[in-house]
Amino acid sequence: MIEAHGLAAGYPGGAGIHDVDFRITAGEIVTVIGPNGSGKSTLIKALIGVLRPGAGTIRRSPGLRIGYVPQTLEIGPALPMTVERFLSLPRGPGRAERAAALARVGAEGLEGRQMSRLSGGQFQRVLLARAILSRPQMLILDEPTKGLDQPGIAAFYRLLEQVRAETGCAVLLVSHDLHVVMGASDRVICMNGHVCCEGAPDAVADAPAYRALFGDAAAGALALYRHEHDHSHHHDHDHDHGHDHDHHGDGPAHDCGQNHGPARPVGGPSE
Ligand SMILES: Nc1ncnc2c1ncn2[C@@H]1O[C@H](COP(=O)(O)OP(=O)(O)OP(=O)(O)O)[C@@H](O)[C@H]1O
Repeated sequence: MIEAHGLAAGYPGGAGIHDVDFRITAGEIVTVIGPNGSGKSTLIKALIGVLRPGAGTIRRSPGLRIGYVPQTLEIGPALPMTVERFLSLPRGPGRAERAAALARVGAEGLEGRQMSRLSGGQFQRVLLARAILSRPQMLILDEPTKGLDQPGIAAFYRLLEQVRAETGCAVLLVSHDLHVVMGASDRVICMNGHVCCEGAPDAVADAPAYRALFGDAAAGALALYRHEHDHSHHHDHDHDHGHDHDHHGDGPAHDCGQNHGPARPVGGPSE
C-alpha cells in the first residue's frame, strides 16, 4: 500500500529521519516505536505526504484512501462543537453513517455531547470514528492511546483489531505502549532517527537494538507480553480477530545496530 526506500525527511537544523526503508501491505497492523524525538511522527508525516522527503522515494497505491488520526487535536471549551458536528466536517456524511461509525467504535449515542467534555477514551474513539467514515484502506494513528489508562489502552487496541477484521484495512500506528504493542501488532518497527530493528514482535523483542533503546522497560514489557501471549493466543489459526502472528515475518528481526542517528540515552519508553 505504501512503500518507501532510502527515505530522509526532517526540519531545518537537521532533526528528522534518514535512510528509512518501509513498506506496509493490505491488512497488516504495523506499529512504530522509539524514544521521544526518534522520528516516529516525522516518518508518518512523510508517508502521508504532509512533509516533503529530502531524499528517497515513496510510492502509494493509486487512489489509496488513508484515515488519519493525528497525535494531538485540541478542542477546548472555547470551541463548542458537538460530536455530531465534528463527524460531519468536512465531508458531510449522513446521520445514519455517522451513527454507524460511532457504533462501530463503541461510542454509540455520543452524537449530542460536546467534544471538549468527552473522556480521553471517548475522544480517541470519536477520532477513530471520524477516520473510518472515509472508508479508508489504511488507518494511520499517531499515539492514539496517549493519556489512556491500561484497560483503556488494551480496549483501544482490541477495537483496532476489530476494525481491521471487519474492514480489512491496514493499520499503521505510533505507540509507546510497549507491552500492548507486542501483543497486538503483526510487525514492529523500532526507530531512532533510522530503523534500528524491525520484524515480528518476538523477533524485535530479542533484538539488541530494541533492548539497548528501551532498557528495563523492554525487559518488563517483554515478560508481560510473553506471559499474556502464552495465555491469550493459541496459534491454532482460529482466532476470532482474523489474523495469525505467524503470517508476518517470523524470521529474525532486521537489526542494524544502534550506532547511527540521533541516539540519546533514554530511561523508558515515554517521558
Ligand atoms: N516542526 C518541527 N520543526 C523542527 N523540528 C521538529 C519539528 N517536529 C519535530 N521536530 C524534531 O524532529 C525530531 C523528530 O521528532 P518526531 O516528532 O518525529 O519524534 P517522535 O519520535 O514522534 O517523538 P515523540 O515520541 O516525542 O512524539 C525531534 O528532534 C524533534 O524535535
